[in-house]
Amino acid sequence: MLLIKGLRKSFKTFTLSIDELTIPDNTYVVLLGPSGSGKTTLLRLIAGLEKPDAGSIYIDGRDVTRLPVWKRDIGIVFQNYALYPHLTVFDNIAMPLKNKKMPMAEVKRRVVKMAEILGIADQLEKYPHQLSGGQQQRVALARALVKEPKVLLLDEPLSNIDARLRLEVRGFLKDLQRRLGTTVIHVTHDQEEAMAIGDLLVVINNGRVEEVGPPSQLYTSPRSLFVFNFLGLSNVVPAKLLGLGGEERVGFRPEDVALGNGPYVGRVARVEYLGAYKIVEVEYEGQFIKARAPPDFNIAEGQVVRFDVKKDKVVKFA
Ligand SMILES: Nc1ncnc2c1ncn2[C@@H]1O[C@H](COP(=O)(O)OP(=O)(O)OP(=O)(O)O)[C@@H](O)[C@H]1O
Repeated sequence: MLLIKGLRKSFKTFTLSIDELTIPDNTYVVLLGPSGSGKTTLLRLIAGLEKPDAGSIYIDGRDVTRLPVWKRDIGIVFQNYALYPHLTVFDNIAMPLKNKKMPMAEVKRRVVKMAEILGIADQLEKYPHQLSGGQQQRVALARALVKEPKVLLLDEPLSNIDARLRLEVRGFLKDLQRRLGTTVIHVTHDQEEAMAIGDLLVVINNGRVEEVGPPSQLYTSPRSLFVFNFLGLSNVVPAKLLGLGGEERVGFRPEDVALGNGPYVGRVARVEYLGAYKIVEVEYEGQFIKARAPPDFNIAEGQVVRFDVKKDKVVKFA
């Protein structure tokens, strides 16, 4: 439903270059990548806030490349929410509809309905500064969704919310997407957030799409070494180190390393206690291998330890 073809955008020292990217209907998509990789630039190009040097963007088969923001059937929520401070919550949400010269009765009906969905129907008379951060975010979401756009763009929507609330808002965003059936494109550099919320992850690296896939696929069997390293803790060693043939490198996750038994013997270099589990770093043949162990696993730095690696979980990289 969203198709990007041959898209190019250059700044002085950076080029975004997307050969082809297809985003299906009714999907929660997360654009994930390190700081400066081009996520926000891609979002701004989709929104029409930035003009591409080349390429096209289609929404539902319609070429929107040269359309202004307000004609693209897109809702946007910026990181800072960008609410109008001198307008009430009602008027903030109503703004996109008033711009369309919609009759007032219809505006009212739609604003109230959207405010109810977002749980802010009792806040409509207030001004933005009278709201909490989470409430302001809901107003920004309501304003973006009131026109019932085909695509909702969210730029780091959870970054201004404290860690404890974040989990709740994450679930809320996902439920909202399911309920409205909108395609959401959510930008973040947080891999845990991306995996938790995304149906589909688009990993961006240095201005290019590195890999696209559902979280479980990209976590367990990515094609890209960059993606393997970016999504969670990882071990990457020469295949020979594990006695496997070939010149390639292999990757495996700490949870696929079993401590206590096995053909390899190493020395514990470091133990990190993380509450729910321990991460144990074992030095083996000059490499440091991370293993995940139960929190009460009895092990100390300097100790010699046997270990094994689940070979069926190993991913090969050229
Ligand atoms: N208007 C601009 N003029 C010049 N350079 C720009 C402009 N906008 C972005 N850039 C550069 O493009 C690169 C990508 O920036 P972008 O904001 O898209 O990255 P990002 O992946 O969203 O990063 P972050 O996670 O830090 O927000 C950066 O090197 C940035 O400095």
